[in-house]
Amino acid sequence: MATQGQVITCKAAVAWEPNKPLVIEDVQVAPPQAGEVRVKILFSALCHTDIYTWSGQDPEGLFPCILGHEAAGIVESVGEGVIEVQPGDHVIPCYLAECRECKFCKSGKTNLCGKIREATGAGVMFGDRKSRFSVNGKPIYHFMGTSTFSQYSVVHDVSIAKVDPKAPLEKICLLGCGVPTGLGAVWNAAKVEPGSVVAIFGLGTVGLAASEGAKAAGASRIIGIDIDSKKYERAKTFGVTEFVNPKDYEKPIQQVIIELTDGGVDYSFECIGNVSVMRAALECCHKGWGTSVIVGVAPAGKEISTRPFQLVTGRVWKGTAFGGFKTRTQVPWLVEKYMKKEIKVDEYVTHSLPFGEINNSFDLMHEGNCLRCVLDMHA
Ligand SMILES: NC(=O)c1ccc[n+]([C@@H]2O[C@H](COP(=O)([O-])OP(=O)(O)OC[C@H]3O[C@@H](n4cnc5c(N)ncnc54)[C@H](O)[C@@H]3O)[C@@H](O)[C@H]2O)c1
Ligand SMILES: N[C@@H](CCC(=O)N[C@@H](CSCO)C(=O)NCC(=O)O)C(=O)O
Ligand SMILES: [Zn+2]
Ligand SMILES: [Zn+2]
Repeated sequence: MATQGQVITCKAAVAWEPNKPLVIEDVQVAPPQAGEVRVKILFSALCHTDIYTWSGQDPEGLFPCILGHEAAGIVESVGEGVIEVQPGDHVIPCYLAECRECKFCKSGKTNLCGKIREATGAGVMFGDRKSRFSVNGKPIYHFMGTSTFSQYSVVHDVSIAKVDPKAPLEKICLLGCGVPTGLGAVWNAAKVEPGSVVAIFGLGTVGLAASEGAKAAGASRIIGIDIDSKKYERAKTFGVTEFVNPKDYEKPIQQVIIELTDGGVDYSFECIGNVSVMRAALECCHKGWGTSVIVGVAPAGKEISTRPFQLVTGRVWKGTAFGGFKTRTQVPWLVEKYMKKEIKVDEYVTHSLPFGEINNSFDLMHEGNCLRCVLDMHA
């Protein structure tokens, strides 16, 4: 039955309140309006940022909402004026837009796009500032402009990356967030050079992707730091050459790293979201040139600090969103790199579950051996 132009009723996991199990509801998904695309979401993974917002720590968190931002699917229908995708196209919905027209997009200096960010932060669509989701007439907020924990979602056309239809959607859904973030932190934000000494704090998906990126960039030493020593074995296969557990030392971890590296590392990456670790990551950088990149997302109200002298003496502190990749342009390129086996993706999928078990996947994400759990949205 043709669904174009019709309201679709499908299953979605609604977060009615912070910290309460998601509820699988029959959700009404309105047709896409001008500049919008309705996507049949086939596979969606969980990212720690979903858990962060669900737990109530995100200052932008709105409830009730439909979470999810690491997914892949097929275009079901498009709104007026949408020319770059059509029904049947395989796509990755992206939480960062790329309109190619705004001040940000034209700057050549950032992958952040200004066009729809305010609307996505407010949980609504840009065109009419309304939601396309409802349950029995009650509007449900969008999340990050993606809301992929729904069998159908409506996304802005500037946030849709059209990808190679031969690529397996159950794997490339990961290219919607965690893996590009780690790779891009190294390649785009830090621009790690061959021979560099690198420290990576946190060996989850983002930290492992940063390690993979650092190895590809020719780093000579990749020091992984994690409070769970079991992470080292797997991390070796992503390029980590040495491991340090802060719990094994009395002294501050930055001191340990400085001693291990004759004065500090060339580049460090915080892939946890802990502001004390962010400080350590900066302070373990080499005087004169060391650069530290913040990747982890810290809870509302947390702030970073260090002695300004750390920066006066040449260390650089910066951060990155989605690893600096431009979404519509570069996500298809990352998919091609995966198809050519130039980057890993399968290796990050440690668990798979049917959509109905989404609450179990939230629990799994807290288990040490889980990197990404991919939900089959129509199983
Ligand atoms: N900036 C972005 O664009 C972006 C994109 C995706 C994810 N993120 C954020 O990146 C962070 C990492 O994501 P992930 O999926 O890899 O998370 P994860 O939870 O899988 O990995 C974090 C790792 O840090 C370790 N850890 C925790 N506390 C530690 C400490 N004090 N010292 C050392 N290690 C510690 C954990 O054992 C774990 O291995 C999250 O905050 C997530 O929200 C940011
Ligand atoms: N809403 C949060 C910000 C969260 C945040 O920093 N998000 C990252 C992506 S995390 C993906 O897993 C990001 O890219 N931010 C850029 C943006 O949102 O425009 C808060 O307010 O603290
Ligand atoms: Zn994410
Ligand atoms: Zn833009």
